Amino acid sequence: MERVDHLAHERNKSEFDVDAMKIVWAGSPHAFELSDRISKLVASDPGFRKDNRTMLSRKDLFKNTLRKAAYAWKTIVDLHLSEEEAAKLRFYVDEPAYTDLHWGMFVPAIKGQGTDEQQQKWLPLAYKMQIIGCYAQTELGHGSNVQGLETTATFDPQTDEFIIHSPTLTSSKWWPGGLGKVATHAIAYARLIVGGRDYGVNGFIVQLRSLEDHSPLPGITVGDIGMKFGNGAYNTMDNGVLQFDHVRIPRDQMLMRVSQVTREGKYKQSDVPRQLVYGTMVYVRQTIVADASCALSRAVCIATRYSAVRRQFGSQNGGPETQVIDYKTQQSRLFPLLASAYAFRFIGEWLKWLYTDVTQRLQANDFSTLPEAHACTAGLKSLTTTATADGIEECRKLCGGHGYLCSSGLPELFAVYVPACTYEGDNTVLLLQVARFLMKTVSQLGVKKPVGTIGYMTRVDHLMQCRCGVQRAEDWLNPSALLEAFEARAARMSVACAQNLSNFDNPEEGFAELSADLVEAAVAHCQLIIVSKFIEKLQQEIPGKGVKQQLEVLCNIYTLFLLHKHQGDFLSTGCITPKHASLANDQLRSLYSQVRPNAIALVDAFNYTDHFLGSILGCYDGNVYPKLYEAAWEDPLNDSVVPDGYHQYIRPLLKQQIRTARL
Ligand SMILES: CC/C=C\C/C=C\C/C=C\C/C=C\CCCCC(=O)SCCNC(=O)CCNC(=O)[C@H](O)C(C)(C)COP(=O)(O)OP(=O)(O)OC[C@H]1O[C@@H](n2cnc3c(N)ncnc32)[C@H](O)[C@@H]1OP(=O)(O)O
Ligand SMILES: Cc1cc2nc3c(=O)[nH]c(=O)nc-3n(C[C@H](O)[C@H](O)[C@H](O)COP(=O)(O)OP(=O)(O)OC[C@H]3O[C@@H](n4cnc5c(N)ncnc54)[C@H](O)[C@@H]3O)c2cc1C
Repeated sequence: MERVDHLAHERNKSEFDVDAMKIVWAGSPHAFELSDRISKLVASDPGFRKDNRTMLSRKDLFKNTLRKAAYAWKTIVDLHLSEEEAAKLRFYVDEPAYTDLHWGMFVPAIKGQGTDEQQQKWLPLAYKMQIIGCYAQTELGHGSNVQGLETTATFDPQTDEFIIHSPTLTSSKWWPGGLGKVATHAIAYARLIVGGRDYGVNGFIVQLRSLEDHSPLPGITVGDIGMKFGNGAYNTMDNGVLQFDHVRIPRDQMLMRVSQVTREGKYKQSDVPRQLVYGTMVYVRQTIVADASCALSRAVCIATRYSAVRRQFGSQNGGPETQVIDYKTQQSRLFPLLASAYAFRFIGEWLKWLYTDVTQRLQANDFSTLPEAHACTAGLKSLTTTATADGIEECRKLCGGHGYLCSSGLPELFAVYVPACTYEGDNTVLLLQVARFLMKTVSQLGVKKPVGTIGYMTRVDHLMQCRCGVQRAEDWLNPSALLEAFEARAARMSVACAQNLSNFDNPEEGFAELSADLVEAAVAHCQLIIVSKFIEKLQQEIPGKGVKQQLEVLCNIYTLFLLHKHQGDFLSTGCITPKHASLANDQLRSLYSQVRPNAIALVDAFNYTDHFLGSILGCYDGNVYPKLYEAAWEDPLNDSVVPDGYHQYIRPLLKQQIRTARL
């Protein structure tokens, strides 16, 4: 039967070259080809089916995840996929699994914190999956406060071993993904104790389970921590609990890039900053930022397509009702999210560049950009994950009642995504790190020249007193006007915090007292980074008919939407007047009208298969209603017309009501 495209009329309206935009979204023609090929491969293979996840019991769900992970590995090996292709395949399989932590944290931790010899020994085993690793840092009692971890690694010079021990209940490792049921090895973070002295937290490679029968090794108690938020969702992951009872490991299983313990029991610190022990977190925060655009664009694709299909009210002379996407309120909720998805895509690309740059510098013993890289990864991880989690939930609401159905894909997407606001650093804790960086920068003005993302602070005198030059709504389309408003707001908020801090005798007390304001200053700084990198992106040549124009519209929507949402900041710091705010809002409305005819094409440019989207509401052809109707009948509750439990619980009730009525 011929497939009808219910969204064809929308696609015909678009004013730009969608194929060219697909390449911009993917990052390059090569990245597009790879993504397109691998996503289709996964979508066409029934072994990767995922539409039954929310109906399975935890045990069945987990076993199914194990099957899929093994099947994915077999596919990777059989097809001789490259590392890049394999990573894409795991991405499109779209099921959180122990492999995320193995490839995403265990391998990077060895690469970043292991010596050359340690890498040569452990990486080949990990690459072939002859060992499976997890990242065991967080404990029952401490997650955010890494320096507060209690697990100990005490050097025994007699045997040349470390004794890994959990001295208290609160020192039990708690949360590591893959730990609960699968990992054979962990990078366990523990306090390094040498000669009775505590040298702080370091990573150790510890074998947890037998490579023969998977049973825990002596001294290891390990299991899963239990069900998490949502059906299906992150419950495919075996987040685990782990206790060590005086577990002995050879000395050379301490990750020794940052500091070493010699055979004689001497502690030595390398020439690199101690903070490199936290290096894996910096790496993963960067990948989480890149991932935010994927999750948000998925939700936006679903909500945009459905908003074009859904009609409600407004019929004229018996004609069709209004598509809900034509309501200005729908547009003002949806289009900023569409623009955010693009903004996050570009900031993810830029952050990857920054991370590569800092890694190369570290290899050449240049540590100068590490504080900025830490502040950027921490702050952008916080900002993008918060906006994405909130955005997915907004997309669910944008889809009305049907958005609440699991078959919309949105509840599961939200449940899987929302812990990103907590893992890899609680978002508030991370913004406080950015605030520390900002306060240090302000306190050193005149002594140390701010560079990179904080470079705008060199113009602090101007930014503290400049006046917005916007006179007409269109003036807000000028990138310099936008940039200056955002720079002035960020600078003024940071300087105000620094001035307030100077009123405290004890700076730490002051920091704690003013922490809510400091978080707002950090948000302003991070939003400025995203805005400025989006604007920079548009200064490059971008091929394809109308592509650049569409991106300019999206950039302006993203920026003016932030200005509108945070207008309290802009007004109270005197960066703009109420008149400027009102003109910005006028401009925003006009931009929504410009994006409207292109909305469907802009989400098509994500190039998501129906399999990956996993949503009836977001399906490419927009044929939503028959699919929803059919899916309802697939629910196990509809296996029988009369439900199980009728005779036990419904019939007696009905009979009793009849007797009561006769009385
Ligand atoms: C479904 C999955 C979807 C998408 C993901 C995609 C791919 C990712 C792949 C796999 C991931 C999958 C699932 C996620 C798994 C999540 C795993 C985890 O959660 S692991 C545990 C993470 N834990 C944390 O993040 C803990 C947060 N806490 C900290 O980082 C630190 O404790 C702290 C808050 C930074 C404080 O540390 P500390 O007390 O030591 O620091 P100070 O504030 O005193 O600072 C001292 C000094 O150090 C600087 N600094 C701190 N951190 C760093 C750093 N990382 N790098 C560089 N420098 C750092 C700080 O700025 C201070 O500098 P100074 O002021 O002295 O100049
Ligand atoms: C799904 C999931 C997967 C995870 N995977 C792993 C893993 O693989 N490996 C691993 O080691 N860990 C993992 N974690 C743990 C995760 O990294 C921690 O939960 C996270 O770092 C937050 O720490 P916490 O739980 O101690 O939160 P807490 O710090 O206890 O946060 C509680 C509240 O206190 C606030 N707060 C804390 N400190 C401050 C402060 N200084 N100032 C102001 N407010 C503060 C926070 O903002 C938050 O509101 C995972 C967690 C989740 C949810």
